[in-house]
Amino acid sequence: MSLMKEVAGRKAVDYIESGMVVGLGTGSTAYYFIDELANRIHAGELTHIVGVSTSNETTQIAREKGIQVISLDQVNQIDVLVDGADETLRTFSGIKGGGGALLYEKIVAQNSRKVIWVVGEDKVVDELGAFPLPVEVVQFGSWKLFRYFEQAGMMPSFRKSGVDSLFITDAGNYIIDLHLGSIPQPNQTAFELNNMVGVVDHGLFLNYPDVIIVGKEDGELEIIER
Ligand SMILES: O=C(CO)[C@H](O)[C@H](O)COP(=O)(O)O
Repeated sequence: MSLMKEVAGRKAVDYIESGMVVGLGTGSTAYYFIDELANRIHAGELTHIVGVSTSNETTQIAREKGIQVISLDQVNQIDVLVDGADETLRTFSGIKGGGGALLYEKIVAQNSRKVIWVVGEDKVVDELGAFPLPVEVVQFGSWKLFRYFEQAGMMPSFRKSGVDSLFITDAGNYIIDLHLGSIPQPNQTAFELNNMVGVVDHGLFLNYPDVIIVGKEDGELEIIER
């Protein structure tokens, strides 16, 4: 359990109003948001809440807690999405996908009126890239992409699930993590990855959140808003 994740995740429920369509993020910080959302629904403080999930794991957690979850295609728009991040700049860009849900997370974010990231203070950085950049790739030809990344000095590794098997995303793809160390030009890196055949998407979320809720080790909060 991490207090900084918990205070950030629970605080985000203050942005939710009755009747909203709520995007449910993935990961341990988003978990606290989902837990608090369920608490307020059961206490009758929030009514007519519908959730749209960013992963199969989150769908299961939310439903177990009694939150109604429907598919993205059943809603016009999501009012507020609350999600975690692996690294974030104070300038509203970051890396996501440590939990392997980056593709659905990005699709849900693009369909959300307001995006809130909930993070512990250790996730706030001055430069992106210390956290390995996840790249979601189709299975066919993925070793060719791996070799390309290797030759380009991008230090790739296939995401594993257990000892022997490769991690497979909810969309049925592989993830190649790029151990770049630093990403001095995130826009350029994103542009190059976006243009590679076989790459489905990547974990660079540039200019995404409207609000970043940062939980501190001592339980205090910092809220960074545009
Ligand atoms: O992008 C994600 C999953 O794909 C998560 O939001 C990210 O990995 C942060 O997770 P946590 O809150 O557990 O640290």
